[in-house]
Amino acid sequence: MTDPFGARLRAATDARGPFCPGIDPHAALLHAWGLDDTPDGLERFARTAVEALAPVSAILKPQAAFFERHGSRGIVVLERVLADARDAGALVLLDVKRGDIGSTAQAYADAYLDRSSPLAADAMTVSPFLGLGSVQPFVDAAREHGAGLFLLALTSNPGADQVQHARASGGTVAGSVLAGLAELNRGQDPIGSYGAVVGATIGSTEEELAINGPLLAPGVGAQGGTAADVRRIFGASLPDVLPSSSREVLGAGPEPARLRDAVLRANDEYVALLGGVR
Ligand SMILES: O=c1ccn([C@@H]2O[C@H](COP(=O)(O)O)[C@@H](O)[C@H]2O)c(=O)[nH]1
Repeated sequence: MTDPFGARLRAATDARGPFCPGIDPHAALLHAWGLDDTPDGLERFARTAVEALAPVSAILKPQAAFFERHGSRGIVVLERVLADARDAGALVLLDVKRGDIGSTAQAYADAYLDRSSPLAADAMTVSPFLGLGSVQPFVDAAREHGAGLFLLALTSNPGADQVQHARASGGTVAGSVLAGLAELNRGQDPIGSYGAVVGATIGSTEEELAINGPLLAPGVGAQGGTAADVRRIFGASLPDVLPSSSREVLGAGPEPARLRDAVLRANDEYVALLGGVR
């Protein structure tokens, strides 16, 4: 029986630090690494990134879109990323932002959370904007397979507030997502398996971020978020935050040692930040 994702994540971040490097093989990064924007280039890029980053990271976040754009051969590379990262001791959060009606959500959950699937990850990102009830198949699958979910709540993109700050039945849309997560994580120790995505670029928020679950904070680096922003936004919830950056880290490649150093530096920085909170 696999331990719940929350427990596995806490053990991994205690051992390696909270920083979550993203694997986003942009065409521009492939070129910067001297590779072609082809499935072969993608494979070389992904293998180099996983070999360098997985042994020093608690959790990696491949972005599915950059693999899908290469068609079926890109999906094969993604399957390999998932397997190799896990073999190297890292958890994998697949950033796919899925969400749909119940029967289709079930198929997505089977694809990304069922351990017998070739695309199974330890956790996945989910869009709750079809209604919180629409995520139930993901919740059930995560519970069955010891996996985790990260629901979009306060995303890092400009204009996210149009939807996420909208008010419905008293609170905001983001607030109701966060409240739903807090309910799912209630009583879980050391931390629940149901996380939220809260961008490092959001400025400030009055929403309750203490959901007893992990808080993925993308937007560090290329999108302008900094460690100081992470400290200001998350405050007392800092111990549950996974600061995440893709382009900034990958820009250190293709030298494996430089990629590794970028992650080790980021982990040192966030562990130091945590010193003031824990
Ligand atoms: O609110 C969100 C949710 C997800 N992302 C994803 O994170 C990475 C960010 O990449 P950078 O190169 O560090 O900007 C990317 O995969 C996004 O899809 C996000 O940025 N914001």
